[in-house]
Amino acid sequence: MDLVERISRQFADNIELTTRVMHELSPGIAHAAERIVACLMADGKLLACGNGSSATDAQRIASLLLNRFERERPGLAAFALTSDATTLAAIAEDYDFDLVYSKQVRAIGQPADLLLAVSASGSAANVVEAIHAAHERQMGVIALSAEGSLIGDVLTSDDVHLQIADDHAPRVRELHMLTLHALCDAIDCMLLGAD
Ligand SMILES: O=C(CO)[C@@H](O)[C@H](O)[C@H](O)[C@H](O)COP(=O)(O)O
Repeated sequence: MDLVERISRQFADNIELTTRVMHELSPGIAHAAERIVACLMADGKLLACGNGSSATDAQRIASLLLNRFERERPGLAAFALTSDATTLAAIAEDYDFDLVYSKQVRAIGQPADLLLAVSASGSAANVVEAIHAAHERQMGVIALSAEGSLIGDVLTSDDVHLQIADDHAPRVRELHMLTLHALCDAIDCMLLGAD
């Protein structure tokens, strides 16, 4: 296979996975959007976390909600727990890297809030700890994960699990980004009406 064929296969794999998961994922994304809008309308906030590319996802949805997605609207209360290097380094140094998100959730999480937990492997220890902390604070959780995810084991029936039925990390990450964009579009549709 030459390089162009190899690259084309990546696009084809993405199309195959997107087509395969869109019907099973869309109702869960709609439910997650309803939960986020209900949270925001009740003066709650969305706290988002993840590592590496999943930290980028957490920061991206926080930014799209707090600033804007495609349409003008007031900023929404969303915050990424991944952005404060001083706090992350202090918690990792003084305690453990597994606690970098859970310590923040315990400090600022309220029962009206939601945690958005992102992990392409579905097994990030600090994300699992953040989910435990959110439950302690009586917060709901929306989790983005993948096939074989350990995160599913720590979620409750009140949480929303958006699990990509695949374990190839690059494709899972692409589907996570699409899921977040679909979430933002659904949230804006609920707040502003269909455009
Ligand atoms: O993006 C890549 C590799 O493609 C890495 O930076 C990756 O994001 C890191 O290994 C993360 O720690 C993965 O975390 P997770 O999403 O699997 O929980």
